[in-house]
Amino acid sequence: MRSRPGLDRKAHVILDGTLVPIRGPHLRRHANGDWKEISDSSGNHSRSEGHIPRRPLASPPHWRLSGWPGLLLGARVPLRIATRVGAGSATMPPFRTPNPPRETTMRTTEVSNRRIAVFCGARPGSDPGHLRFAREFGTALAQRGLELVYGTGGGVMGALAEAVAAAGSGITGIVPHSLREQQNADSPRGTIFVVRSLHERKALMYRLCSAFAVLPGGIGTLDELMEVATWNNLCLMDKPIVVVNHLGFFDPMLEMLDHLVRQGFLTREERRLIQVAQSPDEAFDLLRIGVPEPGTV
Ligand SMILES: C/C(=C\CNc1ncnc2c1ncn2[C@@H]1O[C@H](COP(=O)(O)O)[C@@H](O)[C@H]1O)CO
Repeated sequence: MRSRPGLDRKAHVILDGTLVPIRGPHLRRHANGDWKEISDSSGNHSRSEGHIPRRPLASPPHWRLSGWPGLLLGARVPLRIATRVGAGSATMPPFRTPNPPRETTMRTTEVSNRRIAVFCGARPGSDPGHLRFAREFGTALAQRGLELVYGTGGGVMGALAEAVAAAGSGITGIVPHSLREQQNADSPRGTIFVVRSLHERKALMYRLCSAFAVLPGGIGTLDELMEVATWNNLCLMDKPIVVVNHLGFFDPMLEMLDHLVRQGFLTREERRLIQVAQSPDEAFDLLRIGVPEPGTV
C-alpha cells in the first residue's frame, strides 16, 4: 500500500517528550550503541537513525526503600513502600536520548487538523460486528485523508488501528508506561508517545487531534467521551465530538443524556455537544473533518 504524501510511516516512540525510533526487526544496533534502520515497514532499505539509549524500552521503574528498611535491605527493590527514583518527579527515571532532535519532536507534537482521536474498547466486545465496524471506520478514516490518534490497545482499538495502517494512513498512539509494559504496545507503524500517567495520556490525545469520534467500548471509552464533552462545555476546548451509533450500541447512553435534560442537569444546547452519526461518512461530515470522497458532496 502506498503511503500518503507527508505522512511519517516510520515507527517512533516518544518517551517523556523525546522522540526515538522503535527498536524492531528493521533496526540493527552498532557496537557504539547507534541503531541503523535497514528497512522501513514496506521493506525498502537503508535510512540512518540517531542514537537510541541502550536501556530496554520497557525498563521497569526502580524503587528505593526509604528510611531504615532501605539501610537494612539495600538498594533497589520492586516494592510499593518506597520512594520512586526519578529525575525530579515522582515518576519514571529519566529515559532520554543524549541530544534529542528538538525540531523532530516539535514537528511530531504539532496539532494537525487531519488528526482525529477515536475512543473505543480495549476489548473486542461480545458481538463480532464491533470489530467489523471498527475496521470499516478505520478504512473510511484513511480514505478521507485523516490520521488516527488512539490509546494503543487491542480489541476494538486494535482492529481500528490495523485498518487505518492497512489503508495507508498515519497513526499516533499514546500510552502510559504502566499500560505499555502490560500491552507490549509497540506498533509496526506510526508514532507512540509513552507518557507518565493516564491523565497525561488523555491530555495529549485531546491536544493532538482536532476532533473526536467514539466507537463501541467500555467505561474507559465512556470516561473519555464524557471528559471531552465536559471540557467543551466548560470552554476549556472547542473540538467537535461524534458518537458513532452503529446498530444502536449507544442508545442506552443517549437515552441517559436525554434523561439528564429532562431532569434539568443538562441543557438542550449542551446535549448537542455530543453529536450522533450512524455511519463513518456521516460522522466525518458532522465533524467537518477530512476530504470527502469525490462525488459524495
Ligand atoms: C481493559 C483491558 C486493558 C486496558 N488497557 C487499555 N489499553 C489501552 N487503552 C485503554 C486501556 N484501558 C482504557 N484505555 C483507554 O480507554 C478506552 C478503552 O477503554 P474501555 O474500558 O475498553 O472502553 C480507549 O479509548 C483508551 O484510550 C483488558 O484488556
